[in-house]
Formats: sequence, structure tokens, C-alpha cells
Amino acid sequence: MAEATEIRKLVYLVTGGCGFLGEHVVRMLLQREPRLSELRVFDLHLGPWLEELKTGPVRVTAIQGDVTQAHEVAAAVAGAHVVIHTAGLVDVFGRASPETIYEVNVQGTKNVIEACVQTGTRFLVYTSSMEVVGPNIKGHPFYRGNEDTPYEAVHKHPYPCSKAQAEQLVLEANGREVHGGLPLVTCALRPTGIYGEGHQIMRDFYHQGLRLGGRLFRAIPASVEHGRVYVGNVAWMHVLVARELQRQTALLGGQVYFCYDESPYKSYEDFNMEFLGPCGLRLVETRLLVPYWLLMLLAALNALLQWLLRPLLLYAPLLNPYTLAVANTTFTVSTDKARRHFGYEPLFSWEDSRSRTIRWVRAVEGSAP
Ligand SMILES: NC(=O)c1ccc[n+]([C@@H]2O[C@H](COP(=O)([O-])OP(=O)(O)OC[C@H]3O[C@@H](n4cnc5c(N)ncnc54)[C@H](O)[C@@H]3O)[C@@H](O)[C@H]2O)c1
Ligand SMILES: CC(C)CCC[C@@H](C)[C@H]1CC[C@H]2[C@@H]3[C@H](O)C=C4C[C@@H](O)CC[C@]4(C)[C@H]3CC[C@]12C
Repeated sequence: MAEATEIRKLVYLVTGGCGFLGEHVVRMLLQREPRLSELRVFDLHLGPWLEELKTGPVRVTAIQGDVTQAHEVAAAVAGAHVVIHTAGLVDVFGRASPETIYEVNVQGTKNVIEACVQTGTRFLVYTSSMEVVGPNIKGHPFYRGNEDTPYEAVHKHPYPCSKAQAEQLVLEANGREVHGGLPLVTCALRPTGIYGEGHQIMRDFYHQGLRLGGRLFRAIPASVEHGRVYVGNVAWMHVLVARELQRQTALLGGQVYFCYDESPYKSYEDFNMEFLGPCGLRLVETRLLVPYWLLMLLAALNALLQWLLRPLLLYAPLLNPYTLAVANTTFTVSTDKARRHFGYEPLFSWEDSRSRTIRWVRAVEGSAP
């Protein structure tokens, strides 16, 4: 008992800790970071599930706050040893304005960095995104690339632009002197499309399939590979890199890592069917009925409708020119950088990741869309 208290001395802060990924990071830290004494969970919207975590040996502090408010961030960061910054506005559907996306993703990240510098917090892990690299607007494939693969990263959409700027700020901050005189150590993780328990878009596709009589219609050729990674493994990578950042500052500081695991290379829709299939949905082949030019037309029509209707209501369907381009461009990673640098091995096998996700989709059945 005395030993456990002795080693529990670290304070971690997880921003966005009540989001899809954030919740998994929070739970993973509690399970797999034995040196943790306090876990601060900072989010705009706190989840009721946090209450059940407050009975364990680690002090769990829920902080309702906004990353765009520098003083709220500084108050939350003060006294923390490590910050895992997952908070972000994930919007590729036109729900939020470009200004709001910038404010949360870029200004919010600036606030986190400045708070670390002012209060003397030395370790910062940033949840970046594959979209910092691509797919680019030219539709160039990124086929099983790694962190060093050359690729023409051209961003136009506010979300990837904001993630790219924020990632750059985090990496540039590596080595800055924090309060107390020691250097800040930062790194960024770039997940591809995350899936698993709590994935809202998977839930949307499931409900859409149920509405369509148990069918989904293929829109994207099966040959287009889209990178996916299980949320439990992404969370595990965050926990591990945060730990190793404190031990191997020179090697890990200022680095970027793609998030990867053993999930198979498939098209976005075929991959979803790995979970939705066992839950009773089937994918209907319609490539000849719905040619790509028609999809592009529908996507453009959706964008036009969104613009026309904006003064009256928010029209934000899943299909728009940007999401179509992302889904229709091969983007997959193949790398072992995280293993080489900080000993990462996926915690969940593909079979585990698949069965956990299927179990979750089954539980979602019957719940409101
Ligand atoms: N979902 C994916 O496939 C994916 C892939 C790559 C990277 N990412 C990145 O992972 C991170 C988490 O994404 P997610 O899918 O869990 O999204 P999410 O929307 O489920 O979680 C984001 C969390 O951030 C919080 N948040 C938003 N604005 C905030 C603000 N102003 N102040 C404080 N908290 C705020 C939200 O309330 C939410 O809980 C994001 O940074 C995202 O860019 C996600
Ligand atoms: C063309 C339609 C039939 C299908 C539309 C699917 C579309 C909504 C999906 C396809 C790919 C998805 C993105 C991809 O998995 C990676 C990311 C990176 C991450 O940082 C944020 C989420 C995002 C953009 C996914 C959003 C949903 C997309 C575009």
C-alpha cells in the first residue's frame, strides 16, 4: 500500500477527455499508468460517466472548460506534469464556421502551449491527424506510407488546415523554456480514421442502414484503401508516448508518429462492414448504378443546399465534396516508428478490436439515432 502511494505522484491533464478518443485515453490512463496520482479531465461538456471513476485510487478531477479561454486552460494546466491535448473541433461536414474551427483547434492549442510555458508543465502530447498529411486536394494516393514518405500536402478545408497549423505550433514549441527554466518536450500523434466503441459516424451508418431496410449502398470502389485504427490502440499509444516522453526527451521530443495497429487495409465502406455485417446489414453493389460523376454531382448539390439553407437551418449531410474526396482517395500507413522509438505494440489485436466494436454496435441497436 505504502509502495503504491509512493509511486503515485504524477498529475496528468487530458483536454477533450469526454470525447470519443478522450474517454478511451482517460480510462486507459487509469488502467495503465501506475504513477498517476491525479487525472484532470478538461472538456467543454463533461460526461456523467466521470462520476464512476472517482472511487478509485487516483483522484479524478472533472473540469468544465473551454480551450479557447486562455485563463481556463492555464488554471487547469497549473501543477500538471503532463498534458495530453485531444480537444478539438472535428468537423468536415460544415457544421461549424471556419473561424470557430480555427479558434478551437489553433488558438486552443496555442493556449495549451502557453499555459505549459507559464506554469512550468514540461510534457505535451498533441492528438494530430492523418489529415495533416492528406489526402490532398489533388487526390494523390498515399499508399502504406510512413512518417518520412514524401507527399504533397495541400490543404484547403478548414479542418485539416487547422490541424496542420496546430501540429506545427506544438512541434515548434519543443525545447521552449518553461517556468522554472527546463525545456518543454512535445510530440504529435497522427491517427488515421479512428473506429471503436463510441464512434458517432459508425452509429450514423448503422442507423442509416436500418432505415434502408438493412442495406447500405456502395459508393466507393473496393480498391480504394482507407487507413483505420482502433480507438483502444490510439489511446494506448497516447499513454505510452506520454510516459516515454519523460524518459527519452531527446529522441521523442519534436517527433510525429502515425497511429497504427493490425486493422486490415480496406475501403472505408468494406471496413465498416466488418462490424455492420455481423449486426445484420449488407452492402449492396451499386457501382454501375451510381457512377462517380453522379456522386460528385450529389456532393456538390449538398454543398449548394448547405449554403442556401444556412440562414434558415443547418444542413450538414455526410456526403460533400470534401468527404467524398477523402473517402475516394487511398490513404494508408505502414510504419514501425512508434515501436522503434517508444516500444509501442498494439494492445488490442484485430480480432479483439473487431469483436469489441461489434459488441458496441449491437448495444447501440434500438437506441435513438
Ligand atoms: N475521430 C477520428 O477519426 C480522428 C482521427 C484523427 C484525429 N482525430 C483527432 O482526435 C481528437 C479527438 O477527436 P474525437 O474523434 O474524439 O472527437 P470528439 O468530438 O468526440 O472529441 C473532442 C472533444 O473535445 C471537446 N471540445 C471541443 N471543443 C472544445 C473546447 N473549445 N474546449 C474544450 N473542449 C472542447 C469536445 O467536447 C469533445 O469532448 C481531435 O483532436 C481530432 O482532431 C480524430
Ligand atoms: C462518400 C460517402 C458514401 C461516405 C462518406 C464517408 C465519410 C463521412 C468519411 C470517409 C473518411 C472519413 C474521415 C477519415 O476517416 C479520417 C478523418 C480524420 C480525422 O482527423 C477526423 C475524421 C475524418 C475526417 C473522417 C471523417 C468522415 C469521413 C470523411
